[in-house]
Amino acid sequence: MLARACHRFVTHIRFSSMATAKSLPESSSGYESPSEESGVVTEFRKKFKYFKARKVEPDMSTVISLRESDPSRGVECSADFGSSYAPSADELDSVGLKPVEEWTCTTLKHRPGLYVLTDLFLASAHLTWLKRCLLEYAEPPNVTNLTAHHPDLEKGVFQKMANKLRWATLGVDYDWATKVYPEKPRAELPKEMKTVARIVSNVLGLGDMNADAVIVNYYPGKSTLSAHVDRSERDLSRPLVSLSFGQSAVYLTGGTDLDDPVDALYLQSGDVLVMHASQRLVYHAVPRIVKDRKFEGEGCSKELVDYANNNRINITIRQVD
Ligand SMILES: O=C(O)CCC(=O)C(=O)O
Ligand SMILES: [Fe+2]
Repeated sequence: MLARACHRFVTHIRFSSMATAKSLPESSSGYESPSEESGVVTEFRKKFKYFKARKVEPDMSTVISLRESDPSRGVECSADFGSSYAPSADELDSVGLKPVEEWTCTTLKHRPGLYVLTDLFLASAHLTWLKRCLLEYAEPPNVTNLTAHHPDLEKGVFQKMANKLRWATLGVDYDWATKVYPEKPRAELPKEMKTVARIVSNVLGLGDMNADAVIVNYYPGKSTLSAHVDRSERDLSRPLVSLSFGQSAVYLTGGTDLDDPVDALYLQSGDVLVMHASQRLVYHAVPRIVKDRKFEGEGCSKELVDYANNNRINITIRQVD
């Protein structure tokens, strides 16, 4: 009975298979799941509720900072990478990445396959990526949570409906209703996304990556992302490369079962989290956005800087086939 119920809670229910994009609540994050109401108290659910709570502030010292080694928790920060791959300075610069000599990678001993490359982007690149997410990636013909509800919304999603934006899909557009990626991409991914994924995967020694799908998640200050596993990609041997920009987040990573131990990680603007091998198919979630980053905009509109100072944006780069 418990196993059945758990299965219901965990089944990567982005939406029931009968749902159409139009019937989804407009402001919903794609991953929000009716399973939240299932009532089954799992280890993951307990941690999620703990960090989501607003009435009683969670103890943030239990969140792994990722900025320094902590042998007692199996946390190791190192500048030693598994490869001799050397991207050119021009290539790194074209996507706003720091020189590889300045990269630091944090791993957890008990999670082989999970990497967090901390503070990987040049200071000037954070707002550039945020700007792309808002002014380019959320624009038609890309699909967002607003597309089905506002078929007449032409250009200007950010200008007209920034506070309602929750997700955008690019490349092979993920179908939240069927949980299946179509066979053919609607469009090529923007070059900068393919380049970042290829560089990161190669430098970590995980092989080449030909990214073809992206989900951009937009998080206003009080929003969350429910527990889920990204298992719809057809080639699960490739890593999932996840970029964070804007405000910080508490990120939960568990196991393949919702009762497995869960770690809380602190993700900040410019961090790149990589899920590979045994960590590719674990439950993960974002129970809390932490507003602790202040951007000053040079050459950016006030609206964009305000957005960066109040929201988090995550870009998960995937290879479906
Ligand atoms: O926002 C994040 O850090 C995680 C996003 C995520 O898990 C996803 O898009 O599948
Ligand atoms: Fe995910």
